[in-house]
Order: sequence, then C-alpha cells, then structure tokens
Amino acid sequence: MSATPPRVLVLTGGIGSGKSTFARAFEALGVPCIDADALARTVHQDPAHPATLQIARAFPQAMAADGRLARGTLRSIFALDADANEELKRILRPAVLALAAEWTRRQQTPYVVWESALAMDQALPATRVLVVDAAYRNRAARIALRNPDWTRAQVAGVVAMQLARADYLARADDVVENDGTLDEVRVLTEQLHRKYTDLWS
Ligand SMILES: CC(C)(COP(=O)(O)OP(=O)(O)OC[C@H]1O[C@@H](n2cnc3c(N)ncnc32)[C@H](O)[C@@H]1O)[C@@H](O)C(=O)NCCC(=O)NCCS
Ligand SMILES: Nc1ncnc2c1ncn2[C@@H]1O[C@H](COP(=O)(O)OP(=O)(O)OP(=O)(O)O)[C@@H](O)[C@H]1O
Repeated sequence: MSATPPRVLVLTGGIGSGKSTFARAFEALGVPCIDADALARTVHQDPAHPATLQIARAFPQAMAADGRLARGTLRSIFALDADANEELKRILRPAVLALAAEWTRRQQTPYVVWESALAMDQALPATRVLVVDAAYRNRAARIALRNPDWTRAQVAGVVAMQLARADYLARADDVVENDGTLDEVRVLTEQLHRKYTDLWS
C-alpha cells in the first residue's frame, strides 16, 4: 500500500452525460474507478444494512417485498419529491463515502476516479472535479437507447432534480465535452490522463 492515499478525481455531470463512458476510458489507461451509484446500490440492495433499514422506515412505499429498495423508485418517487430525494441522499451518503474512502486507501496509483452524478450537491471530498458536459438532445437520445422503458417526461424529471448545467460547470476544475464519437472520448481521456499524471506523479 502506498504511504499517501491517491488523489481523488471526481467525475461528474448530469444523467446520461457520459460519466461511465469516460470512467471506462480512464480504466483502460490503468486508473482505478469507482461508481457512487454502484456503491449506493450495494448498500440499499442489502436488506440488513442499517441505511436500508433507515430508508425502509422513511419510505416504506419505496421498498420491495424482500426488504431492498425497489429499482424504478427514482422515476416514480424520488424525482417527484425533492424533500424525499434529499432525505434518501442524506441517509446513503455516509455509507457510500465510507466505502469509497476505504477503497481509495487500498489503491496504489497517483490518482483514482470517483464517478457520481451527485458529487457536487453531496460535497464529496475531491482533489479535482472533472465535469462531463453534453448537449441535452444527445443525453436524451442516449438515455432513450439505454433505458427504453423511461418516458421523456421521466428523463426530464430526473434532470430537473439534479444540479443545473451552469452549476455543474461553475464548480468544475476541468470540463470535457461529450458530443462526439467514442473514439473522441478515448482521445480526450488520454489528454486528461497526461495532465493529471503530470500534476500528481
Ligand atoms: C434512487 C435509486 C435507488 C434509483 O436506482 P435506479 O436503478 O432506478 O437508477 P440508477 O441508480 O441506475 O440511476 C440512474 C441515474 O440517475 C441519476 N440519479 C440517481 N440517483 C439520483 C438522485 N438521488 N438524485 C438525482 N439523480 C440521481 C444518476 O445520474 C444515475 O446514474 C439510486 O439511483 C440511488 O440509490 N440513488 C441515490 C444515490 C446516492 O444518494 N448516492 C450517494 C452519493 S454520495
Ligand atoms: N460519445 C458517445 N457516443 C455514443 N454513445 C455514447 C457516448 N457517450 C455515452 N454514450 C452512451 O450513452 C449512454 C449514457 O452514457 P453513460 O452511461 O456513460 O452516462 P452517465 O453520465 O454515466 O449516465 P448516468 O448518470 O445515467 O449513470 C450509454 O449507453 C453510453 O454507452
């Protein structure tokens, strides 16, 4: 294990902007990446986790019969109720942060990537923030391909509950545009990786 923990590059942006796509490109360059949504899922899909029990007390209508948080609740419950969404994030945040910090300490690279759509409204501890930005029409079209069961209104509902584009951009150290091809994603990621390696090696 290295003496100093890796720097944390927070990779953020709105739903469908391309965070996971950039995370895969960083991974291909040997940078360890972790996804806050996936960590949240390990928590709320464990019926015995204290945070899941807390969610069940606050939102019994959001639970599946097996005691896990039901998938699909983002569209049907949390996107429709800002207070409920804040409460869900407040419950999950400490558990997600603890898992992310513990994972980070085990990495041995100069930096790691934490991917999260909620990075900035959740004030994740970051060395640097990289925002993925894409035109709304591209995001909506990509989400429609990835999640064919989501209506346009549901996509718009989730977008409305996230930070505004200007707020993401205002808090970015770096911004990367994702309106081109996957080849362009690879090239842009290589450029960013060179920059971060120069900064942090
Ligand atoms: C609400 C949940 C159960 C919905 O799960 P579901 O499988 O239906 O959606 P999925 O996880 O694939 O999310 C899809 C996308 O929606 C966006 N999103 C997810 N949760 C939220 C939220 N609470 N608020 C705004 N956008 C969100 C992200 O862009 C995400 O990638 C899940 O997304 C979740 O646990 N969200 C909270 C995550 C959280 O609070 N993390 C703490 C970070 S520190
Ligand atoms: N440049 C691109 N060209 C073609 N398809 C892309 C591009 N970028 C992303 N996609 C596709 O768009 C969809 C959304 O991208 P991705 O999952 O990376 O976004 P995200 O920001 O992680 O989304 P979420 O917040 O929902 O997790 C995926 O199916 C992905 O394969």
